[in-house]
Amino acid sequence: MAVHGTIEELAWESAFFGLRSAIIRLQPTAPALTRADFAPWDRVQVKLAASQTQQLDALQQLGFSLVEGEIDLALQVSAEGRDPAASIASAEDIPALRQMASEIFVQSRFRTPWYASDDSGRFYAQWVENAVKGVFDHQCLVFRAENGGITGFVSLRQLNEQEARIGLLAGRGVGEKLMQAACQWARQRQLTLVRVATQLGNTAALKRYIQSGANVESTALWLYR
Ligand SMILES: CC(=O)SCCNC(=O)CCNC(=O)[C@H](O)C(C)(C)COP(=O)(O)OP(=O)(O)OC[C@H]1O[C@@H](n2cnc3c(N)ncnc32)[C@H](O)[C@@H]1OP(=O)(O)O
Ligand SMILES: Cc1cn([C@H]2C[C@H](O)[C@@H](COP(=O)(O)OP(=O)(O)O[C@H]3O[C@H](C)[C@H](N)[C@H](O)[C@H]3O)O2)c(=O)[nH]c1=O
Repeated sequence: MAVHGTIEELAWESAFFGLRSAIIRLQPTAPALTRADFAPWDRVQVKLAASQTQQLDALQQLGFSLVEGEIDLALQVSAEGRDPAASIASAEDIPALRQMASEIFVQSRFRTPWYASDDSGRFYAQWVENAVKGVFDHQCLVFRAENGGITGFVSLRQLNEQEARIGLLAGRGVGEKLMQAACQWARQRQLTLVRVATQLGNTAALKRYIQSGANVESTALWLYR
């Protein structure tokens, strides 16, 4: 079986990781891809529906390796719900948020040997900093301990007039409040659905999302070459 698709540069990743990076957009009507198409790139990624097992075999024959699994979930936002009174993170929170984000996301597709050992931590630190600044994600909400230290954070992006997506969410023991805060953020914007994704192996996050009312929408595999 052939792999049909187009190759698109990932400009942000290329600059951030210092690797010429591209992604295959699978498309049955596009030409069949060959090894020569991948040669100009340091890293070629593809995200495949987990059910596409024949494409999985074909990609492996083209030299791709399975890197990570991902689960996408969605949560309906009720018209009324608990407001856990999260705070909006400000610029002064960035150093603490960067530190927390660089350490807490232990599962990542930006892992060795595909990326340098500090790339994953650096990536999530940049993601949360950007969220505080309203870049990529639109806002970052935090909970604080009595001493002012951050106990948890969640970054959010409005996708369209109905939906929001959680970017990053972290805080051991604070998961329920973080999900309530995400729903409240969506509710305040009259949004009705919150989307969230996590790694296949992240059982603590999966349990949290499902206990908070989310349902599985799709499953996918990341392969790299
Ligand atoms: C959209 C995304 O960002 S997906 C990534 C989600 N975030 C992370 O993975 C960051 C690390 N994890 C966390 O911050 C939190 O565990 C959350 C937000 C996922 C869930 O929070 P909560 O629902 O409050 O659950 P809690 O943190 O208590 O974890 C549940 C159990 O899993 C365990 N656990 C959580 N993460 C890990 C981990 N990385 N390794 C081992 N055990 C873990 C906890 O110790 C806890 O065990 P216990 O019940 O025996 O005490
Ligand atoms: C910060 C930032 C990022 N980007 C780009 C870089 C990547 O191409 C994408 C983000 O990719 P994504 O597949 O979402 O990355 P992860 O696999 O790490 O994310 C999953 O796991 C996380 C822990 C988290 N749960 C997340 O929600 C999941 O999707 O965006 C960019 O263009 N600009 C930026 O500022």
